[in-house]
Amino acid sequence: MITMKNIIREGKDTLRSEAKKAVFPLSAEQRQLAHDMMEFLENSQDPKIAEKYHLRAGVGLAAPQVDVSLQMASVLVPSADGSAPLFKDTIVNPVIISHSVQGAALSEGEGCLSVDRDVPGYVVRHDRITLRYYDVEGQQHKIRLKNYPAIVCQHEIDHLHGILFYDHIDHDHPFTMEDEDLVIE
Ligand SMILES: O=CN(O)CCNC(=O)c1cccc(Cl)c1Cl
Ligand code: NI
Repeated sequence: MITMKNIIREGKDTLRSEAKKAVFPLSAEQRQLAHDMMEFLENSQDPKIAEKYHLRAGVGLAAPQVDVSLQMASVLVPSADGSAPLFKDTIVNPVIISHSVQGAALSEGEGCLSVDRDVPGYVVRHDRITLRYYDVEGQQHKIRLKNYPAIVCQHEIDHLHGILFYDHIDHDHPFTMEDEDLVIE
């Protein structure tokens, strides 16, 4: 299983590199990694398991965060009321093919398992995206996401291009954003 010791932190090169595009069919170890990444997210969102294994909660995990330069990220965005997740899949070779002009940022800002510090500020992203990706079986998907799931997928896709969330924060005006941009609670 993946635990915090497997997650690389700022300063490791893989985190600031362009990840390699996946080639299908994925190898057995790449499919195993996809499983392990999703399992990490489930574990990290279970208070008992998270406490037992000292896991920081996450709603996404990108392969570069476990030092694998591959365009693959698992996303598990739970719903507020504990029903079906808002989004759950492992996205391979993801591309945002269109997006809203309107921006959005989480009111709480963002955090990252690869960043061992709080970096306050609005991370302004696209509020709505059309995302094309492949699942681990190689099936192509084209989906529209908005608000929280859209924000999380953009955070993960950034990891595949060596971008960290605080790269988007204007440190002179960390809580300033355009009037038409949305703040997501
Ligand atoms: O890349 C993934 N992580 O670093 C996992 C830890 N961060 C989060 O779960 C997280 C927290 C807040 C906002 C966003 Cl967008 C995300 Cl993604
Ligand atoms: Ni992250």
